[in-house]
Amino acid sequence: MERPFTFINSAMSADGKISTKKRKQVKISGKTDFDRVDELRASSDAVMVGIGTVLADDPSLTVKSEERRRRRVSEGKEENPARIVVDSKARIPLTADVFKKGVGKRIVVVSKSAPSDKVEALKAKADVIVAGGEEVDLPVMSGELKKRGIDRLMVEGGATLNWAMTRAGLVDEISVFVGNLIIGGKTAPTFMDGEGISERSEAIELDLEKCERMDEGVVLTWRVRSSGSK
Ligand SMILES: NC(=O)C1=CN([C@@H]2O[C@H](COP(=O)(O)OP(=O)(O)OC[C@H]3O[C@@H](n4cnc5c(N)ncnc54)[C@H](OP(=O)(O)O)[C@@H]3O)[C@@H](O)[C@H]2O)C=CC1
Ligand SMILES: Nc1nc(O)c(N)c(N[C@@H]2O[C@H](COP(=O)(O)O)[C@@H](O)[C@H]2O)n1
Repeated sequence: MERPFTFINSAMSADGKISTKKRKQVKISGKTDFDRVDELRASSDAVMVGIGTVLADDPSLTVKSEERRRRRVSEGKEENPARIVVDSKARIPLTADVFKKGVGKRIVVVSKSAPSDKVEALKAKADVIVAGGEEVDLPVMSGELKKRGIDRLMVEGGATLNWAMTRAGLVDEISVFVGNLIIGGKTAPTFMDGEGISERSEAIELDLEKCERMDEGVVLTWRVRSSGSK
């Protein structure tokens, strides 16, 4: 099935953590990197996060630069890319910032296990896609997003969704800012959590595309080898 070109962007500490053991948003990127992320958002059709990130950080996922929002409008687009939350059980609060802040489309992807009254309530705030029985079926979701005209999809975490999307062969590129701090803690989320692998032969292999110094850290851009075809 056709799917969008999909890339993950994240910021991690030198020891691979994307947050602390409190699992709340923590500033890892510097000013230049936040600006790079803003441009990535502005040049995407949609920005996606998992429900874990919404419950932890309550992000708005909007384009912060007015100039970039204007550029999108001049190109016939909405100010912000579509904001997508992957949320099997429809746990997202109706008061979440993704609904309150900025103009543009919102999509909540649920599974058949989501309570129908909450799904109905969500329909006043967002397009709702149902994909999968217990948890969201990510390949089905990707196909549905492509059908809705999403050609370029940015995934902004968190740890569980990053892994699940990559393991499912749905990710083409990964960029990660590695900041000059160590967070530690065995329960702090890493760039990729999920189940992980048992053998080296199961590893997801990458090709390094770019490595650039930025702020007090470095941005690494990787191409995912043999990801599922678009
Ligand atoms: N530094 C950075 O760049 C970033 C850091 N973060 C940090 O990451 C943390 C949040 O990450 P995490 O807790 O892992 O949450 P995620 O945002 O990765 O959301 C995970 C949830 O997505 C839902 N989901 C639905 N379908 C699937 C599927 N098929 N596969 C996997 N998950 C699915 C599940 O909940 P359900 O079963 O209910 O649907 C799952 O628990 C926070 O601490 C946040 O601050 C987040 C983003 C960026
Ligand atoms: N790129 C990046 N660098 C960091 O240091 C971060 N902490 C994050 N966090 C992500 O940004 C989201 C917040 O977005 P809004 O500012 O609310 O639009 C947050 O939820 C993480 O996804 N990213």
